[in-house]
Amino acid sequence: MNDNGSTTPPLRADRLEKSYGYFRAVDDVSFTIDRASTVGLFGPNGAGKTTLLRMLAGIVEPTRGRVLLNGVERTTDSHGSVGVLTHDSMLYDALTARENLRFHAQLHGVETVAERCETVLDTVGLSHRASHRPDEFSHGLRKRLSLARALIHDPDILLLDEPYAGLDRRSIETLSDILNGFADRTVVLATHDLDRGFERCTRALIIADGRLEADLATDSLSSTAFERTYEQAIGLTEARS
Ligand SMILES: Nc1ncnc2c1ncn2[C@@H]1O[C@H](COP(=O)(O)OP(=O)(O)OP(=O)(O)O)[C@@H](O)[C@H]1O
Repeated sequence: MNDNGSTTPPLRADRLEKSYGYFRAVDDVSFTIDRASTVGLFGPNGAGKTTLLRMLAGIVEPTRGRVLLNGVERTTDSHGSVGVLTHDSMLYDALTARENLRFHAQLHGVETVAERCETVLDTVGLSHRASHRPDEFSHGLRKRLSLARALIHDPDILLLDEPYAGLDRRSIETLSDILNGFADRTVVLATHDLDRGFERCTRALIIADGRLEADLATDSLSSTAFERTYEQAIGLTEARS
């Protein structure tokens, strides 16, 4: 049940398609995601995970189909309570880390901007670099700042593209703590890291060639069974035999 007492799912993909010319990067993908779930998007390179996540995030406009947030169709102008971590970090190199967060906090109508920014900087372990600009940051530090940006308005839905890539062990632990705090909300993460993804997710969507090949509840599976299902879904098992 949602905060407003309704059972409307927070996130729904309805027959989503994204074509580039004649090529379908995402092909007729539908799913519904409930509250209190962490869903993994798994698939090989070029499967369509990023494109799908970017449509959910409202960054890429679907060629067909729609995304519903709490039952309402989203557009590329929708802000809502969604936090997004993507490859392009959406950070301004002319601003310091703190200024970036303040800008995004204001954009999202956060009430206590200064306080919230310091809290989130602390959460991602960047307080000591707050007055530095992101173009002075390493890849991992930029990613931490992007994560802080995604969290700034304490969203109900978190969409993360390859959240583990490029993070050191400590940052991965921090991310894990952050995601624990989202257990009662909705998280969708695209990852190549089958082990971490399996451990974290309650459900797995396996994508290959733009199509949804499998939709599994992971808590009833062993990691070995999950890997086997994954390989079958992306056609690896057949290729090997
Ligand atoms: N702007 C674009 N123009 C043309 N083709 C695109 C564009 N963006 C993505 N594609 C193609 O769509 C397909 C899916 O790409 P996408 O980045 O969604 O895959 P992915 O599953 O995230 O891959 P990876 O695991 O390598 O990040 C790929 O074949 C890619 O080349």
